Amino acid sequence: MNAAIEARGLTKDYGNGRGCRQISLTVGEGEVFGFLGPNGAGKSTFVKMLVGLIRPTGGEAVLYGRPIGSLEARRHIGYLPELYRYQEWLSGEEVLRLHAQLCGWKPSDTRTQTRIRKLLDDVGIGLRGKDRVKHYSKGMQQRLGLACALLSDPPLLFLDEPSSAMDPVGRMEVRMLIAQLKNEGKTIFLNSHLLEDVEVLCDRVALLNNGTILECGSVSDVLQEKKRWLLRIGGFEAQVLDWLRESTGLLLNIHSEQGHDPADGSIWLQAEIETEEQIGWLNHLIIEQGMTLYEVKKAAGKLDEWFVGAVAGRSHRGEKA
Ligand SMILES: Nc1ncnc2c1ncn2[C@@H]1O[C@H](COP(=O)(O)OP(=O)(O)OP(=O)(O)O)[C@@H](O)[C@H]1O
Repeated sequence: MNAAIEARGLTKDYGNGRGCRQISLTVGEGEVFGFLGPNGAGKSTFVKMLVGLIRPTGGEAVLYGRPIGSLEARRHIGYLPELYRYQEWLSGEEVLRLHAQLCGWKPSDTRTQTRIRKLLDDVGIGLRGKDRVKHYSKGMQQRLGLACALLSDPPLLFLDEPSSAMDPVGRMEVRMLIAQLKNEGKTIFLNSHLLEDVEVLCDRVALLNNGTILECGSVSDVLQEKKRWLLRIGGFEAQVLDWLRESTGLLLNIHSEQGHDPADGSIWLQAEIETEEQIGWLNHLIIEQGMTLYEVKKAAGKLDEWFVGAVAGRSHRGEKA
């Protein structure tokens, strides 16, 4: 896979110790990459450096092999900023025409006009294209911002909180739009606090805190918990639970979310395991008691639990920027 984004030690020090420090990461073409972190972690700063809006104070980065900030790099990107603001005296169509001109297109060209109409429809404001931006709601302005980012059909999109101003329907629509763009092979760098969206859409995620990356990996890897296991057991009887707890000394519970499997009456047992030997011993006892062990797997956590755990763990250890 070729790299769309390559950053090596990218740093921005605003002079007050804040910003981003030594960020190195690579995003492959066609990847959807989630960039997460608490407020003020440095996510927007990192994106602004990549799109060429602010200069790094250290390190380097390339987009498709071209230095960030160069015209060649910028030609490959579409950008929806976190704080978007468009000319409120223009209509939505006129804003897009202005952006088309900035791309070097003729605004009167039929292809330009067709593209603009299609984009307004795609982002859900097709019927309001002739209204002035000052009459748009915040969510509609954000939709217009998405249309601006998509206008030149760039291979790489930076979307900074793309549905922060939208209602639940709008958020779902943006999620579907990103999924569609992913299917079209676009590379998407997504800053978002909507962890459910990130979990569904992203191939990999990085967690930023105090300007540095705490963790980075595939969504499935970061969600794979080391200690929590789930066992699907048939013929389970409630009184066996206490006996198993006493015999193993393990923390065992019927897993409430997975619950009972109505098809075969089996249950999911959740176990907190420290060593692989413990899971072997537990399996042995279950089978010895005449129960059926259908499945044993590590529990997958939720992205919000991982996020809170990683950030809280770091601050418990007193680590700061
Ligand atoms: N122009 C600036 N001058 C000085 N400090 C700044 C500037 N811009 C941002 N900062 C500081 O840098 C840090 C990172 O800000 P940034 O906007 O990148 O965070 P973020 O992760 O995008 O936050 P949020 O999730 O709230 O949007 C913050 O502490 C912020 O106050």
